[in-house]
Amino acid sequence: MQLYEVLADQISHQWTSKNRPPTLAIDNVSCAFPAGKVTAIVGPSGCGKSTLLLILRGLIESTQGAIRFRYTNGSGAIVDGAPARMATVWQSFNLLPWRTVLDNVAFGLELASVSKEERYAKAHEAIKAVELGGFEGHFPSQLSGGMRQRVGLARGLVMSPDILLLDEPFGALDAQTRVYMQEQLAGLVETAGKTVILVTHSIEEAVFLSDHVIVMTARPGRVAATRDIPLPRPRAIEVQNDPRFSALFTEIYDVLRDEVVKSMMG
Ligand SMILES: Nc1ncnc2c1ncn2[C@@H]1O[C@H](COP(=O)(O)OP(=O)(O)OP(=O)(O)O)[C@@H](O)[C@H]1O
Repeated sequence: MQLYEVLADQISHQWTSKNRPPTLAIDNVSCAFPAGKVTAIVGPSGCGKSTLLLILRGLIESTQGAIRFRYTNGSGAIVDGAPARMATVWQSFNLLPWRTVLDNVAFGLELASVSKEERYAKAHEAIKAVELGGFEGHFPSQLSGGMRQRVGLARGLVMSPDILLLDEPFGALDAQTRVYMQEQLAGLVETAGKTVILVTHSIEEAVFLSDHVIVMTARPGRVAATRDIPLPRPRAIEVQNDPRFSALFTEIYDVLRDEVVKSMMG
C-alpha cells in the first residue's frame, strides 16, 4: 500500500448559486496532510472546513489553487500521483435503510463491480474491525446511533482507502458513545497507518486523534495556525489527563476562541 501525502496549494473557493450572493468559503489555504498521519481541521462553524474536504476529495473543483498528491515510489523517490482510493465518512450516516449492515458495508465494492464473494469477505472483515460482528443481518433501524456510525466507518474502511476523510464523524453521537468511538478510531488509524484527514468541531477530538491540527479562521477560512500533537501512541482516553494534552488544548483553544468570536459577529 502506498502512503500518500496531500498538499493544498493556495486553495480558494467561492460558492455561487442562483438566488444568493457569492460566498467566498475559503481563501488562499495552503497546508500539508502528511503521509500515514492523522491531520485534524478545526475552525468556527461555516469557515469552509467541509468545502475544503469536498475539494480534497475531488467532489468539487476549487476556484483557485491546486491539490497535489505525492507518494514514495519503489526506488524511494517522492513522486506526484493521484491515490487509487479515497473514502469519506460523513456525519449523516447515509445508510441505505432497506439494506442490511452487510449489504450497506459492501455497497461501495458493489458499485466498483467487485465480485460478490470478495465484497462479502471484505465487508465481514470491516464489520469485525468496528466490532459489529453478529449484526451483519440487522437493518439500520434496528441499530443504535453509535452502531450506525460504526457501519458508516466500516463502509469507509472496506474500500481499503489510501486516504480516509472523516467529516464530523461522531458529531451526531451522545458524549459517551463519542468517546468510545474516538478510542476505536484511534486504534484503527494506528494499525492501518493511513493518511487520515479529520474535520471536527471538537478540540479534544482533534488532539486525541491526530498528529497535526490545522486551525482555520472564521469565514473566509484561512489557516490561522498549525500545531503538531506529539502525544505518544497508542492513545487511550486517559491521555486526556496528560498535562501536555491540556497545554495543547489551551493553545488551540486560544487561537480558535478569537475566530469563533469573529464568526459570531458575522
Ligand atoms: N453548496 C453550497 N452552495 C452555496 N454555499 C455553500 C454551499 N456549501 C457551503 N456553502 C457556504 O460556504 C460556507 C462554508 O461552508 P462549509 O459547510 O464548508 O463550512 P464548515 O466549516 O464545514 O461549517 P460547519 O462547521 O458549520 O459544518 C458557508 O457560508 C456555507 O453557507
